[in-house]
Amino acid sequence: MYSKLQYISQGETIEKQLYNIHQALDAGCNWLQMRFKNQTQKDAFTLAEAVKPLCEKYTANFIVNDDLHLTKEIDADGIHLGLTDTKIDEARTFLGPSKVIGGTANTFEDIENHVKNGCDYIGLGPFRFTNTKEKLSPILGLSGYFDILQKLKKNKIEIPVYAIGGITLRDVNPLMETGIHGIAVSGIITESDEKEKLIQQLNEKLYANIIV
Ligand SMILES: Cc1ncc(COP(=O)(O)OP(=O)(O)O)c(N)n1
Ligand SMILES: Cc1nc(C(=O)O)sc1CCOP(=O)(O)O
Ligand SMILES: [Mg+2]
Repeated sequence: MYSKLQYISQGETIEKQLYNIHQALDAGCNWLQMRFKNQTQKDAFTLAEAVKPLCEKYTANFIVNDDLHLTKEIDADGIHLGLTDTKIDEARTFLGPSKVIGGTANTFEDIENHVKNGCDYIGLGPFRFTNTKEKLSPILGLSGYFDILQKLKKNKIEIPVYAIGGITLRDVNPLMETGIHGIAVSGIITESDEKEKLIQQLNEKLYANIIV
């Protein structure tokens, strides 16, 4: 089963990305989505080539945002695709059954479609406004998650759902109570001066009800 915490990388240069990724891995993140927007293919490849062995060293899962060809070329563990990116079923055909494919959703119907098309996990958001992403879908808030997760249960649709968008430590408990599997975060980890402590606190809350 996937970790309950996914870190989505930030940084406008290869150096800043690498620094942020290294810090997050060092502080205990074991699932990374490399999100390097509006870059040349060459720079994205250069970054991915450096991130892959780093993730191997930290035994972290490494998925790529948006770029299907880069995912295959670099042999990453998978990809995250949005509602206007490559379709999930096309990505599945291209990448094969062993790669992890995540899909963005904002509604119950988005999730239904993703499941039909062979998606492995859902990034459901935004929870609240965030500056990290432009052109946000309608904000869901806690009630949005509650309604969608109830509908999934009623329709016996089982897929790990990750909340995303402006999430802070204090949001984790109420979000987990809606039935989500975990969270995907960017800003709180990138900006934290105490990353190890924060990640530990996030994981304590995310895994609080798991009996080992
Ligand atoms: C886990 C997760 N959920 C949602 C997104 C957003 O994907 P997308 O809508 O394609 O937006 P960009 O991230 O590509 O700007 C995500 N990346 N990860
Ligand atoms: C990449 C992304 N996708 C979103 C969506 O709603 O689909 S919100 C978002 C940004 C997540 O970063 P932060 O934790 O800094 O808000
Ligand atoms: Mg995308």
